[in-house]
Amino acid sequence: MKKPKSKEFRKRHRLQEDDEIKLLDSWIQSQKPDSGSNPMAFPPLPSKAPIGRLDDNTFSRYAGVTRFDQLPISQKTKDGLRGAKMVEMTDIQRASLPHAICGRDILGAAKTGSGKTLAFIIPVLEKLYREKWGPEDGVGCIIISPTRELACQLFDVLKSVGKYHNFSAGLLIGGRKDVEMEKERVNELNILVCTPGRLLQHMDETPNFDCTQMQMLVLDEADNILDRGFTKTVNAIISQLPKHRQTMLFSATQRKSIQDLARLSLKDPEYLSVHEESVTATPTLLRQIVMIVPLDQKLDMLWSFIKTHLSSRTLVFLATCKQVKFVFEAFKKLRPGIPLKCLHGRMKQERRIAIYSEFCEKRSVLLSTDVAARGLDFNKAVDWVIQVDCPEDVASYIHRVGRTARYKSEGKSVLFLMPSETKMLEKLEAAKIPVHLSKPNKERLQPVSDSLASLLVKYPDFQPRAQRAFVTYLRSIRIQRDKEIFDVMKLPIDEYSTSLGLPMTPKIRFLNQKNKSKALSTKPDLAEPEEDSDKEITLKIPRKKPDPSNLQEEEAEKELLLADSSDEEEGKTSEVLDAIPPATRVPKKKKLKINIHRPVGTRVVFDDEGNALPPLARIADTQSAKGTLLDPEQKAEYYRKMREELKKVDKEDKLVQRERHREKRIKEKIKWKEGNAEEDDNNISGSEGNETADRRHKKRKIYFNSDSDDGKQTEVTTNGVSDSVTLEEQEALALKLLNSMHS
Ligand SMILES: Nc1ncnc2c1ncn2[C@@H]1O[C@H](COP(=O)(O)OP(=O)(O)OP(=O)(O)O)[C@@H](O)[C@H]1O
Repeated sequence: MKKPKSKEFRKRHRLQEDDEIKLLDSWIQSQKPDSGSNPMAFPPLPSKAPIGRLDDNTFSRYAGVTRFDQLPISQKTKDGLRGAKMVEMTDIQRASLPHAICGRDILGAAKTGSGKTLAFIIPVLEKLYREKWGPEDGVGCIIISPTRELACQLFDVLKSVGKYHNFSAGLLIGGRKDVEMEKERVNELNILVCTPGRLLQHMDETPNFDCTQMQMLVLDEADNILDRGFTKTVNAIISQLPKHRQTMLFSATQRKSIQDLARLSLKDPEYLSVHEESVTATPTLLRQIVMIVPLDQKLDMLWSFIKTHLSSRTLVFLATCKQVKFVFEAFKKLRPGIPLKCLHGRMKQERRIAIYSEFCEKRSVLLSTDVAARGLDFNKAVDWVIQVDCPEDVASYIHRVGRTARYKSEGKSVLFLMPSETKMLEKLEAAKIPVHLSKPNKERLQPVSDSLASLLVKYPDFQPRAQRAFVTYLRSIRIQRDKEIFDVMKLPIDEYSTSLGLPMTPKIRFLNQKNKSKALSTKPDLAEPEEDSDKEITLKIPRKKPDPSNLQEEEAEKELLLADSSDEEEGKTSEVLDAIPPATRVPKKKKLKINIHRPVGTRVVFDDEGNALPPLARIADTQSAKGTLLDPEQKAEYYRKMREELKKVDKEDKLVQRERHREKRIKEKIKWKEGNAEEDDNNISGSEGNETADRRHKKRKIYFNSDSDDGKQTEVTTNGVSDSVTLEEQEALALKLLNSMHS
């Protein structure tokens, strides 16, 4: 048992701390532009270069400062770092720590595995230490991570480096059942490490949740957090945080979006991109291979790879949860000879954390969706990263491969590209990512499709899983944003279905529709012009935005709803239902069907006898109304006219709408003025009324309108209605008021 410290000891200790804080504060003061002194043997900060890269000069000034113990930080943090065996700083730590400790806003960018975590954990601890933050001060810093696993990892680093400090810290992530307990304690925590959804949940639901004193906000994987999946949640969070704070954003693929900066109210931030001039955007010790693999051979390749790398720790990325589940279950049954694990956003939280820890500890193959793509360190022990499905963009590629070759360790990655996705190679090259194109060794290929087919026969309840994997993969391709790379129509659908062991290709509604429209467009003579126009409009309908971070969005929502989705079969999409062969399909409740044979938004025009005219008849009148088919030129002319007409109609509609709005506004104004006048009359009539009238006058604020040069003031009432009053009128008004007050 630890011996309790004496009162004398504690007092001495406190005094020492006070002295230390004074010294640290004076260093920070000395970094201000007009200060001459530098009380510590530490180089002054470089002159500010917001949104610019660090120049060589900057680094040479820091040449002598390479170790954590040379930094102006507290002894407690230094001890914590020493305990965690952190001695030398990495580039991003050297570049950003001095600025961050001084309280500046930071946009930090550095390669994956280069130590960005410490670049924000240390300033968090130091800020609260210098402010002498205690339990009664409540939430002082908030660190937000896009995924739960990453939040756990950040929390571990915080605990290890900050173990000599006295701050309380909490991990707030979705999927945990103890939310009520969290609600009771959250106000006592000084540092919150959280996912956006859970933080917002506390902001919304926890009584007295107070972060008005918060000093520092950190977004790890900032580009991801500020991305579409979290937009609403993040905006809602930001709106509840104090404006006066230090904000730090870190990512390996940092953006310099002005919009982001404005959203987060960053003040003159330091953009510290330490590897911007580097020859490669990925770690130097990472060897990256690309193989061209047809869709129907991907599982064969993956199986062969696993079988031939039984002593490696391998992380495998697949596009969807259903694929991960299917491949995991199927391969497990086929016994590859190495433990298999799977990780995806639909698993229970405890299981997710357990899998993550197990994979850190033991050699195995982890099949995962993009939940494991960002930030996770896995004890720097991943040997191979295999991307079975192409990442949605270059940033996603960088983060996925970044799970290996971390901090001075080596790593290898393989990307399977389908022949239709080779455009990705150009994009990788343009982003300074050096990849080696390698041909699959056909002799070592171990086909697995036949074994999968036997499995599906042996375990019939396994078939829907394969079907779901099939459908969700195609769907994931369909909703990808980059159409140069991803084209669902180029995929060998039947072959892919067979490769999953399915006896027949599931029917997919969206593919059928696309095929149909393709057939129509390739047979112009058979296609009715009206159907053509329908098709044109259908294709233009904006789709739901592709959502690569779908999982994360789901997570944010899940965290909000507290619905711990149970990993199982609910939530089938309509395409999934389509995929199940008609015989096994559960009949759906019949829906009221409305047949619409014209494009939505087209106006129906009637002729003199009251018959509806086809659109063609209205524009190309006689010839087409009589059913004559149009040649291509006429057709183009027809479309042009149709578009013009639609534009005209649209304009007219808008005008009418605007007029209606105006009338409504005028009516409301008149009503309001009438009501006000009545109130004034009533108020002025009695003695009580006089008081109210006085109060009303007092409530009015008077602003000087700097734009007006005639010396007039603009009076703006709290109701927002303004009128002009001259100086004389105001003096008279003031006199009147004074008189009435005296009498
Ligand atoms: N100064 C250091 N000395 C020794 N090890 C370090 C140091 N800084 C970081 N590390 C180790 O390097 C590994 C990667 O660090 P970290 O997870 O912070 O990288 P990152 O830049 O945040 O990566 P990502 O972009 O993937 O999130 C970790 O295992 C961490 O413990």
